[in-house]
Amino acid sequence: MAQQGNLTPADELWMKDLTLVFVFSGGGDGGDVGDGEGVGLPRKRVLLGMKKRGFGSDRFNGFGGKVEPGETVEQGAVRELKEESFLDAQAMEPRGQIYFEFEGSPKVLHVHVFEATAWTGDAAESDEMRPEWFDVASIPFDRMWADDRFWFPRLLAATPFTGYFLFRGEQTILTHVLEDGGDVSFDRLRTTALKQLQEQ
Ligand SMILES: CNc1ncnc2c1ncn2[C@@H]1O[C@H](COP(=O)(O)OP(=O)(O)OP(=O)(O)O)[C@@H](O)[C@H]1O
Repeated sequence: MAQQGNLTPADELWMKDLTLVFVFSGGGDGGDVGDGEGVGLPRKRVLLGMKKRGFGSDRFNGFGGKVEPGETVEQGAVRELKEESFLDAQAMEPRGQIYFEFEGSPKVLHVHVFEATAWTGDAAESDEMRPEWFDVASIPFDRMWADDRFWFPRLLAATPFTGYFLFRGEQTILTHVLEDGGDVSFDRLRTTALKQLQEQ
């Protein structure tokens, strides 16, 4: 049996809502990208941001952060995209949900993943993020959170997903479960993942 480590009992966990927004473009001539030109076209390029400070710094990621009191998750997603990339989202589609638990911590990050399917503006550097377009065939997974390579294919295919990842520190995934469907129960995913860990 694998070492279970320092896990929090289920009834002591608490959740924090976060957003994570991705913007795609159809590519084309490789010139300026704007005004949601990629909507409805094959996803050729994705906008990622190099996080300059705070949690997850020195990694590429989508744009997002904590949902503030009084706003909906979707409003939080629109606001964070604007604050971090200067793009204005006109439409957001939910693509998935991911729960992150860190060994030794009762706080579970409940990340709501969106695609901005219509947007305007030009991405520009903010205090927090340096945006950069990547071809979807060369996403820099080795400079992203370790979980991203698991669920990114579903995001690219717009297949709804729900995931649970248990981290040891910020680099190591001890166990994870990823399922189709945008709203699978956290309790079920965690139970499955911890059982997997025991059987390892
Ligand atoms: C553990 N594996 C993970 N894999 C992929 N993405 C992850 C992640 N864990 C957190 N994220 C995302 O990282 C962003 C920063 O979150 P966080 O530091 O709370 O936000 P930010 O610094 O913007 O704070 P403010 O809300 O602006 O205060 C936020 O989009 C959140 O969804």
